[in-house]
Amino acid sequence: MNIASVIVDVPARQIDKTFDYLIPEHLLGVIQIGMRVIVPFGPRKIQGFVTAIKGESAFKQLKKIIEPMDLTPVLNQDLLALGDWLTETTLCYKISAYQVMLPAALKAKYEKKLRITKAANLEKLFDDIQGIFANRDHILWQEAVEKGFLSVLQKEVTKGNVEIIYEVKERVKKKKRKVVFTKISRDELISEKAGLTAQAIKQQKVLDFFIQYGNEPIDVHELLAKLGVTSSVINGLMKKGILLQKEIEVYRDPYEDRTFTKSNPLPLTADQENAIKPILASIQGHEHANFLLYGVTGSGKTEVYLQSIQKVLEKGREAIVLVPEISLTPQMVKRFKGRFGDQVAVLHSGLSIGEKYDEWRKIQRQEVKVVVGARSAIFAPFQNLGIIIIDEEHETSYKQEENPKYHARDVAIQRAATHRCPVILGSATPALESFARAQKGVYQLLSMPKRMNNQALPAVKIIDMREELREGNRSMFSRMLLEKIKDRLEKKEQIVLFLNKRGHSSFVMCRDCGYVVNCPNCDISLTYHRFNQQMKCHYCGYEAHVPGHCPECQSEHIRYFGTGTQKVEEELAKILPESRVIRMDVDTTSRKGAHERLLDQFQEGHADILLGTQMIAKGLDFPNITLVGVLSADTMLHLPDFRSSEKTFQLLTQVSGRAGRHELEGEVVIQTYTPEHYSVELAGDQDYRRFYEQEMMVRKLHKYPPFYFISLVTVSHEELMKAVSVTEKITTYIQSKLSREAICLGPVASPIPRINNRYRYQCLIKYKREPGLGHALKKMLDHYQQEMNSGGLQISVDVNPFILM
Ligand SMILES: Nc1ncnc2c1ncn2[C@@H]1O[C@H](COP(=O)(O)OP(=O)(O)OP(=O)(O)O)[C@@H](O)[C@H]1O
Ligand SMILES: [Zn+2]
Ligand SMILES: [Zn+2]
Repeated sequence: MNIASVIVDVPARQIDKTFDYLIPEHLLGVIQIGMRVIVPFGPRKIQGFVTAIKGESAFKQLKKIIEPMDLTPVLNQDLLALGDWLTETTLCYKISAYQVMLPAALKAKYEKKLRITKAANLEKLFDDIQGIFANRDHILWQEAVEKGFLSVLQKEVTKGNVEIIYEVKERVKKKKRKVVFTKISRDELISEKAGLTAQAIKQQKVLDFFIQYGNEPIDVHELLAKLGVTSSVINGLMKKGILLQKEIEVYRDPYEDRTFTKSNPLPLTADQENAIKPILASIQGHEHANFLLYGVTGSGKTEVYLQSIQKVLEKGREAIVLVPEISLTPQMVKRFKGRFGDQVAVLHSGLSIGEKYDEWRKIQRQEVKVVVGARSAIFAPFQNLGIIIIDEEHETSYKQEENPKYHARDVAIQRAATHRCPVILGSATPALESFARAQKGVYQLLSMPKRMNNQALPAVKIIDMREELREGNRSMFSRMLLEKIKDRLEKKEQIVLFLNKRGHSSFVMCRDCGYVVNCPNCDISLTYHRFNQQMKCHYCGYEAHVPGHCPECQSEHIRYFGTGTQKVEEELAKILPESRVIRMDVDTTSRKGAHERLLDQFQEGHADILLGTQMIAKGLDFPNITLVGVLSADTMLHLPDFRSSEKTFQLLTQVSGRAGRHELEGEVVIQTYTPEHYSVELAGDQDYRRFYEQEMMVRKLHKYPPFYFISLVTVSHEELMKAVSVTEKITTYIQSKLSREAICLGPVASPIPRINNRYRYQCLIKYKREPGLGHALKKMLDHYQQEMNSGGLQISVDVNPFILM
């Protein structure tokens, strides 16, 4: 058994198969299946994954493995098999399928070291180990390779005396921010102020601020925003020596070492009891089953998850819980850590590369039993899975948009089948596909139609904003919403205001001629960022300053348009100056811990209004929220996406669900320009079933999922004609390989027809059952491989696209 089959790290169709390598004598026994190795490939040395070890090869003259990259397998048998399945179902390269399952620390070239673990008993360690380390606490991997220590060290790794660590130099640079402060005393400030000319009103304003505020440094941008002054005012005061400025480092991890209050299982309600019974039965019987837990907002789905997991742990097995990245809030984490303590690992994008690796290792070494994480946590290297839970299963973020273009729901079902365990898909607004499957009995439907303690769902009012305009109200708040906000402020109850950011970014437009500033490389408008007066392209990264004059008509009335959260905040400050507002959007939550800090502040009652984007739509469970306002319900309806109605309905229902979850009753005001649209109307009624039926009719009519499957081929090239002609050939070819029932729509320009100076065309395939499709797509990709490798042509295939852009 001295031959290893290796998948090499060269993404190309022709080599997406294993190559045989000889295991050199000194590495026999060291090299194992699921490890990464360095092998010669042509003139180069590259990485690969060992997928099998065998005694014979059909090839003669095998090259030798150069060295291993791991001392314990990074992929277990289950994950290797899952890699094959991913390759088959998403048409990706095997190497990408394996790579996607590993934490980032293992993907890049980080310095690798071996060190003696804390747990190791030094006295008992053999002399040769002591000799290798020679009083050092670590040695470099390269040294171990060169001196032939690997096989000895591997044994110690297995025993837990030695471990591999990665010296991860964080790619993200340390974040700094500018602060201003003053060193002069309050009295001096007062006399400085007296010395200012009467014209220097803004400088006076700044001095007033510091007279009140004292000597603490304050963030420059925060100060400017607070006082509504420009940086030239600050600079003026700096020249006078009154203010000073410096850069300080942003503290990255303020929430380390926190403890969580222990929570105990709650006695279940009848609904919860009915829902959990079949799940527990499937855990008990060690059987695979897929459940759709359809429970309205606030029905107590999380408690069902928690008690199911408890059963799994009692059986000595492990649990994966997926939650969408934006609802992976500290509040959410608390609920799991509170119940299961140290047995829980958390994987989310807020962690550094090093921290993620640490969490992953805890899973691999079976030091934890539960992982809570975003999409990629579905690949957690557990060996003995007892349950997989996907919360908010309708969320589109469960689909990965890069290769491998997998959907976590499909992966979950695949893994659960292997491990013979249940999958729970939970949502108050299941994806249409999922609910249809539940209707057909493919998933088992578990319903929780009532809120906890029979709390009523909040009453929803839909406001026609066109009507408001007709009656002379030009503000972004309808009269009713404003009235209700005032009412809650008086009653000291809390308010959530929701602004849908997606498809609604602010752009820069000339009010005289209507000119919109577009990206010069992409056919899309630039997004305005108030922060630094820049406009940015979200597709290619192009940046520019907001022009002072319209390039078309020279008018000076060119400025940003659309409603951002900042603009709403400003408006609130104007019309309700006494209200205390917390704004939550990408800008205010980019710092680590900011998310939690803001939510805590809100929960502790330091603000009346929580104003935010998508990130506040989910998971919030605060008793004092009695009013939810949706500022513009329909911004998403007009996206070129067949799921836009569904997404609108889901979002409105989820946001509404934040109100009145406890004793106090809740109310919701939805402002819209299309009140007659069924997704708005039925979200107002909170009627999922009727929405489902209506939307199913639309999907059937237009031949979309769940009635048809769709696959999308996108072709891009710098030359327009080339993009069109290749797409045309592909469309014809694919059509010829499919039955007459299948529909191939192409070549059609993509909704964003040009990105980064590349023209984009697509072919959309709609079909019911086409066993030959996968093969045809692969052949097509093979055919264009050469042209793709040489860089000019790009073809991407998505067999279950969620973004049709
Ligand atoms: N059996 C129970 N007894 C008492 N309180 C419960 C019980 N189950 C859940 N709760 C409480 O009810 C509230 C709502 O539950 P939870 O947040 O789990 O609902 P959910 O269905 O996940 O809602 P959403 O979909 O809106 O997030 C929580 O405060 C939770 O602690
Ligand atoms: Zn103009
Ligand atoms: Zn661009």
